[in-house]
Amino acid sequence: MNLEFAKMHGLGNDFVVFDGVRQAVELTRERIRAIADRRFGIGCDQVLVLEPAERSGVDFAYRIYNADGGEVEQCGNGARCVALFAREAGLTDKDRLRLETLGGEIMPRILPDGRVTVDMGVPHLEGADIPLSEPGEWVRAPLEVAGERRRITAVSVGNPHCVLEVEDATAAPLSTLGPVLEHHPLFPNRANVEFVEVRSPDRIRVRVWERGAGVTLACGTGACASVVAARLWDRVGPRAEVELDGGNLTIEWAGPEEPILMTGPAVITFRGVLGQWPASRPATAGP
Ligand SMILES: N[C@H](CCC[C@H](N)C(=O)O)C(=O)O
Repeated sequence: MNLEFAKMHGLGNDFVVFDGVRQAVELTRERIRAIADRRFGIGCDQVLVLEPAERSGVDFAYRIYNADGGEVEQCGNGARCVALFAREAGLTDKDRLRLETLGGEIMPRILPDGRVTVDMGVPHLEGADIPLSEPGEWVRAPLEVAGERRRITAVSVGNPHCVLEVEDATAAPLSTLGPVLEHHPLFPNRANVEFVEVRSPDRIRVRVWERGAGVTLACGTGACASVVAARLWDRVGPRAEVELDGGNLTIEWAGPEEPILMTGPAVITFRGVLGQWPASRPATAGP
C-alpha cells in the first residue's frame, strides 16, 4: 500500500487529506483514530477525503471524519483546504467548486490571493439537520447545564452547534463545560460548542470545543454558527471578523434564509505517503 496524503490546516485546525478519486481509501473508525493520533499516527483534528461526485453538477464528494473516528456532516476549515488540495493535486483547474457533503452542498471559491471563500449554505435553527430532543427554536433559551442555567442558541451549519455568550472568551470553561454540552441530551447527535465574546458589531472572539475532537484552534462551521447566533442576539451586523485561537475568519450572513459566506486561509504543510496503516494507540498509553 502506498497511500498519498497531504497534511493541511486552516488557522491551526489541522487535517490529513486523501485523494479518494485516484486512490482507493478504505477507512475504518479504527484507522481514522490511528491516523489522527498525535503520537502513534500522523495527528490531526479531522481526516478529509475527496471522492468522485455521485450527483451531476457537483465536482466532488467531500467526506469528513473526526479524530474520534466518527463521520460528520460538515467542516468549514476543511472545505477551504480540500479546494486548495484539489487544485494543487491537478484534480481540477477550476477556481469555483461545488462539493457535496452529508450536510449539504457547499461552494468554495479560490481567490487570487490564495484565500478561499466558501458558500456554506443556509443555516438552520431547528429541524432535521439539527435534531433536538425538545424541538423548537432554541435562541438564547435557558438550558440546565451541570446544575446551572445557561442561555444557549442551537444552530446548524449542516452540523450541529451549541452557541453561548460569555464575558471573556479566553477564560471560557472549554474543557469542563464543552464536553457537558457536546453530550447534552438536547443534542441526540451531540454538538460542537462555541463560547462567544462580542467585542463590537463587526468583531467577535470565539473559542471552540468540537464534537469528536475537543478543543481546536479554529472551527469554520463554529465561526459561522457564532455569527448567526450573534446576529440573532442583535449584537453584530451582516459581516464580522471572527477571532479564533489560530487566527481570523471573515463571516458574512445577510440574514435568515440567506447563505453564510466564510473567507480564510488554507495551507498545505507537507505531503506524505502511508506505507501501512498506523498502529492503534495501546490501552496502556491512555485515551
Ligand atoms: N473544524 C471543523 C468542524 C468539524 C466539525 C466536527 N467537529 C463535527 O463534529 O461537526 C470546521 O472547521 O468546521
